[in-house]
Formats: sequence, structure tokens, C-alpha cells
Amino acid sequence: MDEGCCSIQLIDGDGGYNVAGMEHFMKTMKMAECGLSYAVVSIMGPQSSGKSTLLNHLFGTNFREMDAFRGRSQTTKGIWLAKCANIEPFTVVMDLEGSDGRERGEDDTAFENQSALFALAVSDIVLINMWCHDIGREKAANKPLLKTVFQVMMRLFSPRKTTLLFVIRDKTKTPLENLEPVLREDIQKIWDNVPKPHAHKDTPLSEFFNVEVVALSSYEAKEELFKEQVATLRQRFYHSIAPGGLAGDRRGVVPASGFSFSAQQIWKIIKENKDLDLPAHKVMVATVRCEEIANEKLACLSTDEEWIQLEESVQHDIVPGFGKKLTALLDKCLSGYDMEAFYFEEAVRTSKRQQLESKLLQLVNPSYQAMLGHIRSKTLHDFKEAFGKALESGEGFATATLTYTSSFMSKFDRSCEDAAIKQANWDPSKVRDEVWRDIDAHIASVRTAKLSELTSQYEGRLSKALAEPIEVLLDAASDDTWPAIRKLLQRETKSATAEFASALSTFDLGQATVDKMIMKLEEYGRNVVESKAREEAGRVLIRMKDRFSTLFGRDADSMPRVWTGKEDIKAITKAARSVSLKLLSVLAAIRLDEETDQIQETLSLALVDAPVGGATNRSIQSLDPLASSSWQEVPSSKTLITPVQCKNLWRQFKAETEYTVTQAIAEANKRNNNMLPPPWAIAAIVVLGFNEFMTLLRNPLYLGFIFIVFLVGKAIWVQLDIPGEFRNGALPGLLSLSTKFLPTVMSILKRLADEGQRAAAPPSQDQRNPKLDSRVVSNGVHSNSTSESSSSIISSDRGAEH
Ligand SMILES: Nc1nc2c(ncn2[C@@H]2O[C@H](COP(=O)(O)OP(=O)(O)OP(=O)(O)O)[C@@H](O)[C@H]2O)c(=O)[nH]1
Repeated sequence: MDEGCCSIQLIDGDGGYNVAGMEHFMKTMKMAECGLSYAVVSIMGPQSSGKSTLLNHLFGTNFREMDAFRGRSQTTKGIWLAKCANIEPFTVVMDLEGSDGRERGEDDTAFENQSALFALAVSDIVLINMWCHDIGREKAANKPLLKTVFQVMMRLFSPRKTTLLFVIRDKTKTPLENLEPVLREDIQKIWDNVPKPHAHKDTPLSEFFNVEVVALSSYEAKEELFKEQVATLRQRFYHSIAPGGLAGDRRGVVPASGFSFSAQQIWKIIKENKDLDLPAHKVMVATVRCEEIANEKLACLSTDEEWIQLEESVQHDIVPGFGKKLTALLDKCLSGYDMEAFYFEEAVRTSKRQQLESKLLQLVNPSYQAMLGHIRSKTLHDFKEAFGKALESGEGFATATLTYTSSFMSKFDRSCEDAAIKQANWDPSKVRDEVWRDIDAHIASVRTAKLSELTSQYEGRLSKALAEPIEVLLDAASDDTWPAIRKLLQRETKSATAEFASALSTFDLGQATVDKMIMKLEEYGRNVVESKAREEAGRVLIRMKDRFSTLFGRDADSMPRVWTGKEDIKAITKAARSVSLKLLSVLAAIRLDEETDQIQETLSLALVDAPVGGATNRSIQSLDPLASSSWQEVPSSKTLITPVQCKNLWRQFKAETEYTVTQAIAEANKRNNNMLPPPWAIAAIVVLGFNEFMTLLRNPLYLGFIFIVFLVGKAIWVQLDIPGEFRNGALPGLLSLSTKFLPTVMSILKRLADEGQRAAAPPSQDQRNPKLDSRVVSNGVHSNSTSESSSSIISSDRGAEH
């Protein structure tokens, strides 16, 4: 198939560049895939010199040729472009509008110059078509053309080494060997006469051009020979860009994918009549093209299904093999870029690649960060679970901390490695530090909770071991109380702290912290003692009264004491009070540090041995050692009961126990009164009262009177419940009896009168149920007597307090 059948007008007669046509050409001919393996050939020469005819025969193109029978007129306008058929490498050929044409007029050489410059700028090989008979002629048609070529070439900053292939048409019988030197001489002359910039003043033509010459027979006169010679010439275009080929030493080739853009830009610069800096242009083309390729690749990744799925998944959870998957996707993009941008300027290509890489990484970084976030949460979650289980199973805290921290940090590192992207050197150390901090914070919080639990446990134990024994010891209140408490505290604290220290050793806390915690436990033990002592001190009055009651009301065998009158109540009272005072002195201060104080002595001196009377109030006050709010040698922090409080408590204690003592004395007295007189007194009564007794027995009236007095007396005794009234003491008994005596006597007399009347009258209902009546009366009296007796105790108490 003839691949070169289609030609396009690249630049029209008015200088318009056919962008769409060129893009279409590039696409349909797949020119962009050629890289640098392509060649560009152009042909220039006088109008109607058979250029199109030559190209069509040489490259299999279909440029429009002039119809030989219609006369010589311009057929090619602007610049046309086509692909050479079946030539390797990919070769593009451009047919330029003929120079020196009648159509543009003699003076319009602008387009001629522009198209010549364009051809020189983009072509590797330029065919210069010329008639054989013009060689050596002073006014040859090709001379202005060559002059133009050389002049415009000076406008290229760094010209490509273009091959100028002079095609001599309608060669005569003169052999080429004779023609070529003449032609080269003509060319050299033109070159020498072309005005050159100072830098190129002495630069030889060969620096810029390879000059080749070929001669062809007339197409019109010797067509067959022409075709043969053209076929031979065609051979020279195979592998034209290989070393030794027609364009073997070409320079500054633009990669095929940039050809369209490059040609367009070159034409634009030429049209604007600016100088054409080809190296700079090449960099510009490379920059634009590399950027286009990079953007294309970036867009490719954004729309890649695999990437979209990966990005979506990583928002929710860890994606196994995230790093590998993403690395492959990025690799695909970058290698695609590398492939397409391979032939562009290395510096530009590399810089654009870096930009692409950075944009790609910027695109995927949020997903990587999300992945790290998931790894972080999972590491912490798994650590908490494993650490908790290890502690539950009894593993030591320090050991578990060390084992699981290092194990889970390693897991984190491995997960980070799995998420790492080959193209990026992203450092997960910041997240690692955060994970470390998270784990550390969790360990610290668990440690705090465990230590607090442990401390509470040992404090509870210590409290339990101390509280009750201390209460008992304080209650015993003897000289040994505080030494015993100190011993107990020391023993229990020692045992608790030893175990506590052993429990703490599993936490790897450091000696200073352990010491501090042990000290706190010791302090706690002391506080238990102190608070217990304060508690007991708050109840000291009750305790003192209890002690007093126990010692006063019970004998040595702890049996309730019966006051027979033989007891030394004063001594018993003194002993009981002294024990109560001991209790007060024991509870007056905390003595945990083996210091000595004078509290006991001071209290004894001030409260028990103090002289009664004989001094004025003023002097007592000045001598009173208890008129102070602090004890000597006892700091206020250790004081439980101040001297003044002791004094007040003692006064209250004495007042409240006064009654018990009074009652005991009364009871003892009563027992004394109930006793029979001594036998000698009874004998004296019998001897001395015998006559009076006999007189009474002989006189029945006396006897009857005595009997009546006895009955009335007995009734009053029973009704008034005289023994009961005196049970609460003599004075209250007398007071109570004085109020009840008269009403009772009246009631008895009235009853006697009623009895007399009833004896005369028939028996009534009341007489048939004497028990009920007597009970009602009895109850009435009893309740009355009880309430009155209570009121007398209260008044007695109040009297005692006063
Ligand atoms: N004498 C002679 N005439 C030729 C030769 N080749 C082509 N022609 C004739 O020259 C005329 C012009 O041919 P084209 O190929 O159209 O020439 P051209 O240079 O492309 O013309 P423009 O594009 O208009 O500048 C035609 O009539 C051809 O037959 C040749 O080798 N010798």
C-alpha cells in the first residue's frame, strides 16, 4: 500500500499554518511514536522546475504537478507536506513554493525568504532543484535562491548541519565530474559574497552544510532514464540519518512528538521576523512537550480505576500491600513519561519528570497519610489489647511494658514499610513518635491506675491491721499504751512496706519513686494512728465515764459492787478517777516519736493533787498549769486535747460522776441504818423496858391502840413506798415523801371510813374484785412515784453540775 498518498498544505500561500491538518497528519501517520528516528526533506528551486514531479517519483508522494500541456504557471502555493512511501526511517518531505515566480512579482521575496528559512530550520536534507544549463552562468536562476539560503542561514544561531543536495535537472552530455567543480565554485563564490556576522567571517561553508550534487536526465526527454536515476537516488534516502547517510551528521533534532509544535513555533518566529535561536527553540519545545506529557500522565493516574479504588479503600481501613500497589501505579505513570519524553532535552526532561513525580506524590500523599493514620490506630488498639491481657495473666508490669512496646513498635515499622512508596522517601518517624507517645501515655495511665489500686490495697490492709488494735490500746490507757502503739505501727508498717516494695518492683519505677511511695505508705500508717487517736480523743469524756463506772461500780472480780457501808468509797472514787485521768493524759497527745512529755504529771498535779481552798482565785489561776492552750514540749500538730480542754473535760467528768458517788454513799448509809442494834443494846432494852412491856400486856386498851397505830403506820409505809423513795437518796426521798404524805394519809383515812360504811351495807361489785382496785391504786402511785423520782434525779444531776 502506498503510505505516502496523502499530502497536506502545511503553510498556505498567505503564510497561515495548518495546525489541525498537521495534528491530523501526526496522528494518522503515528509520527509521534518515531522518537528521533525520522528525517525531514524539503525541496526548493525555481518555479516550474519539476520539483513536484521529482518528489512524486522519488518518494511516492502525490504533490500536484503542473500539466505540461497547459504551460508554465505556478502550481505549488505555500508549503506542502507528505510522508515518503516505504522509506526507512519515517521520512517527511516538504514541497516549497517555487522561487522567482511571476505570480508574486519581482520584488516580493518575503515569502521566499521565510519559506527558505523554515526549510533550513526544520529539514535534515534540502534538495536544491536547478537546471543544468544554469551551472557556470552569471545570471543563473538559482543564484538568488542560494544567496537567500545562505543569508537566512545566518539568522539561525546554531544551524543544524543541513545537507544541501543539488539536483541538476536535464543534464547534458557533459559528465557530472566536470559539472560539479563548476557548481561548487559557483556555490563558494555565493558563500563568500554573502555578508556574514563577525563571528562567522572566516567560517567555511562546510561548517554549516554538507554539499552533495546529483544530476538527472530530463524527465520529459528521457523519462525511462530519469526514472532509473531517480530510483538510484531514492536508495540514498534509506537510512539517511544513520552514520554515513545523507543526513548522518545532522544536529539538534526535535523528537517526532514535538515536530508539529516545533514547526508551528518556528514558522511563527519567522513570520514575526525574529531571530531564530534553534537551541533555545529546542529547549522551549522540550519544555512544552515534556509538560504536556507530564500533565497527560498525571491525568492518567487521576482517572485510573485501580487508583480510584485504592484511594477509596484507604479512607476506611488499612489496605494490605498499599505501598506495592501505589508504587506500581506511579511506576506506570513515570515510565510512560520517560518513554514519551525520552528524546527531549535531558535537562528539561529531568526537571519536568521531577515536577511530575512531585505532583504525583502530592496526589497520593493524603492516601499515604490516611494509611499511616490507620496503622497508628491499629497499633495502639492492638497494643492496648495485648498489654491488658498480659497484665491480666499476671505478667509483670515492667516486663510486659518492655516486651509489648518493642513488639508493637516493630509491627508498626513493618506496616510502615508495607505502606512505603518506592518513589518517595517519606519518613514516617513523626507518626512513629506519635504512636510511641500514644503507647507511652497508655502505659502511664495503666501504671497510675495499677499503682493507685495497689496503694489503696496496702493502705486498706494497713488501716485494718492498725485501727482496731489501736482502739483497744488507747482504751486500755496505761503507761505502755503509746510504746505499744509505736511497736504495733512499726511492725505492721514494716510488714506492709516490705510487701508493697516487692509489688512495686514489677513496675520498674526507679528507686527514688519507690522510696517516695513507701514513705507515703508509712505516712499513711502514722495518719491512721493519728486519726484513730483523734477519734478516741473526741470521745474521751464518754470513755472516762465508762472507765470510772467500771472501776467504781465493779469490784476486783468485775462483779457489780454492793455498797454495804464497809467499803472505802473515797479510796475507790480516787482510784477510779485516777484511772480516768490516766486515760485523759494518754489521749491528750500523739506520741509516735518516743519523745517524753509531762502531761501525766501536769494533769495529776493540777487536777488531783491541787490544794482545795486556801488561795485566792487570782493566785490559783496564776499557778494553774492547765491555763494554757498548748502543752510544753508537744507541738500543736501532735496535741489532741489542750490543757484548757483537759481542765474543762475533767470538770465535766467530775460533775457527771458525782451522782454515782453520792448514790453509792447513800446506799452505804442506808445499809448502815437497816442494821439491828448491837446485842448488848437489845439486852438493855429487855431489862430496862420489861415493866413497861408488862403494863402494855396487862392493859388491852393500850394493846388495841398500839395495834391500830401499827396498822395505820403499815398502810402508810406500803402506800408511800418508803423504801422505794429512798432508793434515790435521802434528800430526794424526803422531798418526795413530804409532797405525798398528806394526800396519802387522807386517802387511807377515807378508805377506812368507807370500809366501815361498807361493813354496815351489803357487799358491792368493787368488794367482789378487790385485786383490780388495789392494782389501779398501786399503779397510780407507782407511776407517780417513778416520774417524781426521775425528776428528782435530774434536779440532783443539775445540782451536781452546779
Ligand atoms: N524539461 C523538463 N521538464 C520537466 C522535467 N520534469 C518535469 N518537467 C515538466 O515541468 C513542468 C513543471 O513541473 P512541476 O513538477 O509541476 O514543477 P514545479 O517545480 O513543481 O512547479 P511549481 O510547483 O509550480 O513551482 C511540468 O510540465 C513537467 O512535465 C524535467 O526533468 N525536464
